[in-house]
Amino acid sequence: MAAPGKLRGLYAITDSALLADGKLLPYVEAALAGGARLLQYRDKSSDDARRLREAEALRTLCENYDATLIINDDAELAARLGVGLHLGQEDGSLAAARALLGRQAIIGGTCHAQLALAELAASEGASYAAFGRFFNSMTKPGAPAATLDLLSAAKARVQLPIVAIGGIDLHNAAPLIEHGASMIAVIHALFAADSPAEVEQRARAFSALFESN
Ligand SMILES: Cc1ncc(COP(=O)(O)OP(=O)(O)O)c(N)n1
Ligand SMILES: Cc1nc(C(=O)O)sc1CCOP(=O)(O)O
Ligand SMILES: [Mg+2]
Repeated sequence: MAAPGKLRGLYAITDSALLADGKLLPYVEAALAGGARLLQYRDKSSDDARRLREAEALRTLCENYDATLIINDDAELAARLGVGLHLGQEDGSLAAARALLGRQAIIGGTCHAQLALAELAASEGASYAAFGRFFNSMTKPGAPAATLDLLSAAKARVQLPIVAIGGIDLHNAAPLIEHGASMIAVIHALFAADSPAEVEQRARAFSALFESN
């Protein structure tokens, strides 16, 4: 099981378009320097060699900052690297992933806006439940919408740390934490930046929201 404290704070997620042209490693390092606790490698391409290379480099960066690497969608890659995994509803079984990756791995599940999915995820061995999208998302505009009330209900009913995702930025994040999110997962408002310094500044500001809540 994940150590307490690992599953609280900023959860940075990579984006192949925003982090093209050599930006992946410097921008991710800036997010980690700014306090991101989890980093998800989200790359939808089928270039397995590049995906392995990039994921290995991200694992090293995460180790340097005592953060946790999570692979999106790909249980085999997560097993090969000995890191965590995030699975959506169409991405395979959480229970099978738990059996493959072992007790210590952080494994998250997408629960959209449905408490029942989070209860199922908990029963299948997930480490966290992700709800979203909370706001209009540049990255995934079609995702089903979730509300603050859902977060409060999840906090009361679901025995897992809660991740909030979808259109989160520095202006709208605080209420999500106040309503029970222990992590906020961010792509665009973190990585659509002009420089690593800007990413680090944003990551620090997101991380600071957890100190006052
Ligand atoms: C933390 C977190 N929450 C939700 C998702 C979305 O997962 P999924 O529904 O499988 O969609 P894709 O990201 O695979 O397009 C996520 N990746 N991370
Ligand atoms: C990958 C993803 N999943 C979502 C869901 O609701 O399940 S929203 C989303 C995109 C998150 O990126 P941004 O911070 O740019 O909105
Ligand atoms: Mg998925």
